[in-house]
Amino acid sequence: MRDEQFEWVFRNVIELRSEAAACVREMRPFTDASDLCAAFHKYLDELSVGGKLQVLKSHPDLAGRLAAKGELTQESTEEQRSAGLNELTVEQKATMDFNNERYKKKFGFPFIICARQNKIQSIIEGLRNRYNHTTEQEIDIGINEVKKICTLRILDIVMNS
Ligand SMILES: NC(=O)N[C@H]1NC(=O)NC1=O
Repeated sequence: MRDEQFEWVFRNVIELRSEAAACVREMRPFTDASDLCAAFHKYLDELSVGGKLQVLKSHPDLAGRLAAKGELTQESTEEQRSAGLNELTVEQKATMDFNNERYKKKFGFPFIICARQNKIQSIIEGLRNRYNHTTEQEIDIGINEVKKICTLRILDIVMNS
């Protein structure tokens, strides 16, 4: 791939962080998809704490305001749908709203979980339980979830091309 093509194709494998693809581009060549995923993971691992916070803050809430307005990225829309977050009961939606806000108020970034590997109940449980962690723990766990989301987005691109 040409440089611009690589950057375009992988621009959103980390939500709204197109500069990740520009940086990973420099690590070419890759032997296979798993090597490519490892390069994006390395990019995430090598970010400063401030950089990691920016990555976490780029993610939309699960079942949040952007979702309600239909303003999520296409990737996030599909991920949230796959977990059933577009079909919450009124009670589940209220639980999500309350816990998302409580989490953001404590940590200063949104609760992040790989929606495609979860269902409504495990997301709500995660939201409740992870609230008790320290900020350092949640930065680590959040970045680890971003890696899972990133891997699945890369595999979608590679499988469909
Ligand atoms: N908040 C949050 O976890 N958002 C992300 N999770 C996911 O699977 N896709 C997202 O946009």
